[in-house]
Amino acid sequence: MSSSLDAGISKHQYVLGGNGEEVLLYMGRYLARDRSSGSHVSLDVNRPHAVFIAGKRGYGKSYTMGVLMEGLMLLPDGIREGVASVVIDTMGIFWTLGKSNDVQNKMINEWELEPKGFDADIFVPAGSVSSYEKRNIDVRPLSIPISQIDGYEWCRLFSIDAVSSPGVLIIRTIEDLRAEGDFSFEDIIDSIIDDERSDVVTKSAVENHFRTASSWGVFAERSQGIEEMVKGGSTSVIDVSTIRSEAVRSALVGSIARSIYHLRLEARRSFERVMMGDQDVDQGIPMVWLFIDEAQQFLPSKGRTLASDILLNEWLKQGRQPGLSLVLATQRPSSIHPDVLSQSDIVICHRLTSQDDISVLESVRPTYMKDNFGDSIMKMGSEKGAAFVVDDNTEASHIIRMRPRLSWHGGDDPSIIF
Ligand SMILES: Nc1ncnc2c1ncn2[C@@H]1O[C@H](COP(=O)(O)OP(=O)(O)OP(=O)(O)O)[C@@H](O)[C@H]1O
Repeated sequence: MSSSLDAGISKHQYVLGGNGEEVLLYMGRYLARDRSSGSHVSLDVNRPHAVFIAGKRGYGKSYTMGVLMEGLMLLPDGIREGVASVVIDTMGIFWTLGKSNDVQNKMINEWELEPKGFDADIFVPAGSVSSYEKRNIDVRPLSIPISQIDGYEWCRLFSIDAVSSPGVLIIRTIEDLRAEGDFSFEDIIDSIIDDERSDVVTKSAVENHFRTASSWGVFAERSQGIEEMVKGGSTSVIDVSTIRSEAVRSALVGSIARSIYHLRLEARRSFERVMMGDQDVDQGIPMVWLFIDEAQQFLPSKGRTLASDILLNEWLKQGRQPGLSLVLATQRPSSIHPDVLSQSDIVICHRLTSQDDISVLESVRPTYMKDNFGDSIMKMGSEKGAAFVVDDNTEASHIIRMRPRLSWHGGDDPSIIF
């Protein structure tokens, strides 16, 4: 058995998500009814998982995500390198992973742990790099190739009807250019100007849309950053908080998720070749854990975004085979796509009080859960960091006190009095 954090873990520990081949990520301790701490609890991360984290504002969702990210970086040497974490940071709060959590030092010591900072690479849209550098935050540029977005997707990004005159021009132009390979915004604008079937007003409107798109700093002729962000043993934080448009954020997340999925399919094929004895094969990228906070932005309960198909169909439903794990967090379970709840094998539920949210969880309550969600959440109480966890692998549910974070938590509410 390989343990991710030996301090505090002894014989009395319980393993969630396991199937006997244990690579353990330390989560915390059982929380008894009298509020005392019981056995230590770890998550077996040897195989991929789909983890859903819910909870109302301020009760520990993003903190718990941070605990899972740290846990992967704390895996023992030789195992850690088999996993890469990619974090979609919608609030710009995870760049603090690099700094040790000195403010919660006392609590961390009570858990017989030590504050610690981790190496995390921060990626931002190439067009926003200078604004981070001005604040002394070290970041790397990220760009999505323009050619990865098809004509229909550009129409959705611009909120243009695909059968309107501008929509028809966009789809014709983009599909012609995509047939030839990579291209720039200048190439698109040249093609629009040269188009012989559209009128001047339509051409000018479409040209303006693409000029605006080039100012977002998200799309470029060639991809930048994607391959660097999935390195064994590393965590890459993709700060999308500077992108105001949810449609553009979704396009970026969808593109990253698609690229990683295809790279993992290749890696999976290489792995099979190695298992068959072929030694000269490039093993490709490691298994990937993708973390998405405020996940309802990308996987809403109604409608689709430019990220929803790839996340639902390839990552959530088929991710185990190519070795892809997904961690999705939301304040509002009732706002997220119902497949997220039904397809997650680990549900971590912090405090919730909205009846709509509790009812949605209740609608997918597994038969092995004795109490309903509402009663279980009541029993858990209002302690920050307490969570009700349902594990479909061991078919059991538990109340857990998540361990404190070792690295600085960037999501704390600002207060007037320090
Ligand atoms: N396991 C824990 N141990 C100790 N303190 C915790 C724990 N989890 C959360 N907290 C405390 O609760 C605060 C709020 O947690 P967090 O920022 O994760 O809330 P959230 O649910 O993500 O809220 P939001 O929806 O506003 O992002 C943290 O800043 C931290 O002080």
